[in-house]
Amino acid sequence: MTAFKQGDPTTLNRLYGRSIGKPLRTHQQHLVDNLLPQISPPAEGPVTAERLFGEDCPLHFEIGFGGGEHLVYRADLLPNHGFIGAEPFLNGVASCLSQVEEQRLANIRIHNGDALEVLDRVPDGALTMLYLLHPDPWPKNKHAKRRMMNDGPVKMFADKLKPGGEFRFGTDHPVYLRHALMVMRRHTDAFEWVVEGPSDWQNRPSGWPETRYEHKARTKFGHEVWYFRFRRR
Ligand SMILES: C[S@@+](CC[C@H](N)C(=O)[O-])C[C@H]1O[C@@H](n2cnc3c(N)ncnc32)[C@H](O)[C@@H]1O
Repeated sequence: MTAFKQGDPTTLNRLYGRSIGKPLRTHQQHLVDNLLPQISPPAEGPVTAERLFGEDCPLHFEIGFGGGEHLVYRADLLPNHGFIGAEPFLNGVASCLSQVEEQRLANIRIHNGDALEVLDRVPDGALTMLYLLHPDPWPKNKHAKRRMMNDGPVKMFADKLKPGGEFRFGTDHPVYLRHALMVMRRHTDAFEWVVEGPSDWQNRPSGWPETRYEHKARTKFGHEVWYFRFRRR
């Protein structure tokens, strides 16, 4: 994750965590070499629906999509919406590219790198939805500034979402949960927590599929998972 530095509106411009794992299979490498450049957002300038998809459409952004299960599910569900996913871990990107190819999804753009670099270039008020699912927890206090949920990024999330737009956040990590809610309490001027009672954060909302990461958290580690929806005021 990138870290927030006081006085820096976005990030330290530094990635933490791994960006490559085991070697890619031949076809995955082919997709990274050929499909990825075709569906990457432009390296410079504004990141708009018109530039990415050739027309105005509701824009969604997923930060750290892992293997892309959620991104692909959402894009398939909403074919007339445009989806941008950012993920620095190349093996995750390769897995997402395979799904994009198999399902012939024309409404996904993928950035292999830091989400905040691309999000920063999305015009203010342009996003309909923003997703942050199971961000790296950085559980030690001394690493708290590396967490994606910090005042700088959250301020940027607020800027990029349109009024009525939604920020979805999920975690299975109790330390991150407490930290995230503390941060969000500082941004109640921008975000309204869409909640009526505990079942709202204990049960997965419809249209929010389980990722492989989440499945493992539940079944292998016995973790609870918490779901949050925040509406941009
Ligand atoms: C615990 S995984 C969760 C993956 C996925 N969201 C899921 O729920 O399955 C956290 C992901 O965030 C990614 N990540 C870390 N820093 C990031 C950054 N600055 N921008 C985008 N993604 C980042 C990691 O590479 C990793 O894939």
